[in-house]
Amino acid sequence: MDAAKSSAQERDAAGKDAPKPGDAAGASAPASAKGKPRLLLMGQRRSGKSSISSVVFHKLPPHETLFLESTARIQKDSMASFMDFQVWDFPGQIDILENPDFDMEAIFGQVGALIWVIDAQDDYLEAVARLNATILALQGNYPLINIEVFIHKVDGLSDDYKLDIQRDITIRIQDELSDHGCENAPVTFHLTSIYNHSIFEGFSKVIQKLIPRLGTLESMLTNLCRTCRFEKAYLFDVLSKIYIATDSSPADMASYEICSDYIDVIIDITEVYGTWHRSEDGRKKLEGAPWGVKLEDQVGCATAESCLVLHDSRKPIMLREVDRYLALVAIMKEDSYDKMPLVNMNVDAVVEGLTEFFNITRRKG
Ligand SMILES: Nc1nc2c(ncn2[C@@H]2O[C@H](COP(=O)(O)OP(=O)(O)OP(=O)(O)O)[C@@H](O)[C@H]2O)c(=O)[nH]1
Repeated sequence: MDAAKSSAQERDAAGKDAPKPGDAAGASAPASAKGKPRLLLMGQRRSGKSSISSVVFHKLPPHETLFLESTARIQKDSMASFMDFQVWDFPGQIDILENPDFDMEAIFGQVGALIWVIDAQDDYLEAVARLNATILALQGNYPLINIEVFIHKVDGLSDDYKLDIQRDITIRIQDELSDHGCENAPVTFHLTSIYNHSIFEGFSKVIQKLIPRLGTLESMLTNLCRTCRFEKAYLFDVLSKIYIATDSSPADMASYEICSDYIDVIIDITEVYGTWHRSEDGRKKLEGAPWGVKLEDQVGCATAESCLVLHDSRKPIMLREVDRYLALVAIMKEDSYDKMPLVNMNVDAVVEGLTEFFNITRRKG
């Protein structure tokens, strides 16, 4: 975890490509960014694009986004993560379709996903109209770009109202697209807010679509859950707390929140205490009954691992670092703590498999 945290700091210091003069017109990618999947954040002014990027990728507390200034030029962020990708934050006042100076190939040529942010607390008709025009313009040359619509700022809205808005926006977009003979555009909708985990959930879904052979990762986690009797397992990108994959059991926000908060706790503890040495007494106690096994043989790995039991549900949660960016976090069933050596063995095998998976997919990418 140390490595992960320090790389977060490095990324904050060095990863942010300072906007250069002419960015808004040329929008060319720096040479180092070539080949990295790109996420474009677009939408109306004040819809929340910079806030989303700052909260998810730079750990800005949500209430501090109140003081963010309006973006004047395209902000390009390179994320050093399990999959090196870029996030481009477009100023709301720029309409790329109306500005012939934009090099469309430079912007959309390598796009992984276009995230269109709509402020659900404001009148959204203009935002929807601009989105429709953008999708139609892209369909000709870039039909494969995933369009992810974040219906944003849904905090404070009732569940019924949220669903009404989502339905209304979906129908307006689908109707317009089918009027233009474009029924199968890859458009997906997410209800998001920076004030809860929904924004991380939304980004997780966006990133998952960019992972080649995601199904293999999911099967690994599903098998792990079956063999170790875990309730739920997530593979997290530690820095952003986006989950890369989960097992096939139904996802629920509560388990995601617990696992993601657990990562925060571990990172904070690691920051404060760093590595530490056990006292001889502590070691003897842990190696004595009922285990009777040397500590080295009880722990699953030499790097970061942690396990705690939730007080109210009495379910253990375990965390295991996979590499400097990724961690496996799982919620166990109440009785699975008794079988820790077996659990560790299976987790070891999965961590090995995951490492190999990413070695192969990175090489191919
Ligand atoms: N209630 C609520 N407010 C939000 C949310 N996300 C962003 N905001 C607020 O929306 C305002 C505008 O946010 P920005 O991130 O600056 O918007 P932007 O889309 O980057 O704006 P431009 O740079 O002008 O294009 C800020 O005051 C944020 O605090 C959210 O999820 N819920």
